[in-house]
Amino acid sequence: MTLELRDITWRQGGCDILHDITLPFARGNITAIIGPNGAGKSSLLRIASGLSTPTGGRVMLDGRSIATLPARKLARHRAMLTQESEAAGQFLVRQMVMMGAGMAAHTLDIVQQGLLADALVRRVGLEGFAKRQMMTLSGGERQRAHLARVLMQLEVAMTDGTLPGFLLLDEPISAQDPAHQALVLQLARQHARRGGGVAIVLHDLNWAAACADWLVVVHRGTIHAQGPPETVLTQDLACDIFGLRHGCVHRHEKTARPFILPHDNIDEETDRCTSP
Ligand SMILES: Nc1ncnc2c1ncn2[C@@H]1O[C@H](COP(=O)(O)OP(=O)(O)OP(=O)(O)O)[C@@H](O)[C@H]1O
Repeated sequence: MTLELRDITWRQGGCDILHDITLPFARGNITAIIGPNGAGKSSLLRIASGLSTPTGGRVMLDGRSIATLPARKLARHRAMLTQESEAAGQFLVRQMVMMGAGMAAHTLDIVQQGLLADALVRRVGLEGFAKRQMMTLSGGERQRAHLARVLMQLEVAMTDGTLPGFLLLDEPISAQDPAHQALVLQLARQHARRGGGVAIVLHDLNWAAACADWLVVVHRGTIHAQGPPETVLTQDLACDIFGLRHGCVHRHEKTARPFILPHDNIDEETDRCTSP
């Protein structure tokens, strides 16, 4: 029961943006994808979701190529939160969330959809915002409204007994304060506990190590390392791949998960104006 990238390459503008990517996402797990700017994380997620078509290789959903699935059927089994979700400013939050239901084939009537949308608006911490126009929300509120829309897409499919699908989240906490970062990751964990799969692109290495069952490092278009966070997030990785020359990897005293305290001196003259 997986969503799996098999031997993926993706070529654009004469360059291999992704190459040699074989990666299964398991149901019940959170896979966190980390890597420097431009490494290929979003491209990988877009290919996993079917939003981009690979140049080589296949994406398989429970053993079947997603290229053979009709859009509304595929939408029952995977939903993606992109970084650049449109503002759709004139819509109310509730309308925006209900649009998620329109993506996937389902049997709910409009009243049932409304009840589900209201519940999701509350789950993402937007109680009281249902009748606000999207354009009036703050960046973090808007990001969570889009998260509710994406959750709605999978929830409507689950109402007829379909297994929870794959939730693909591209930097879903980039606009969130610390408490809402935790909320978003808790929602991801809840989805995994119910049996869904989660793949999540994160820049925050500490949240990635804290939330992931499986950590994948993408570097220069390919998978540099993968495994449990304890084995992947090392001092060498922090230095060699992320350029944190003076960062220090510690272990959380309760969870034993690794975390990094970056100690680079920002007053220091640097020759690192670009990604390492
Ligand atoms: N359609 C495209 N045409 C040409 N190049 C592209 C295209 N899409 C992405 N790229 C390039 O592919 C590389 C990987 O992009 P991608 O968005 O996947 O990186 P990322 O790891 O998600 O980066 P970031 O952390 O900055 O969001 C980048 O160098 C980007 O400029």
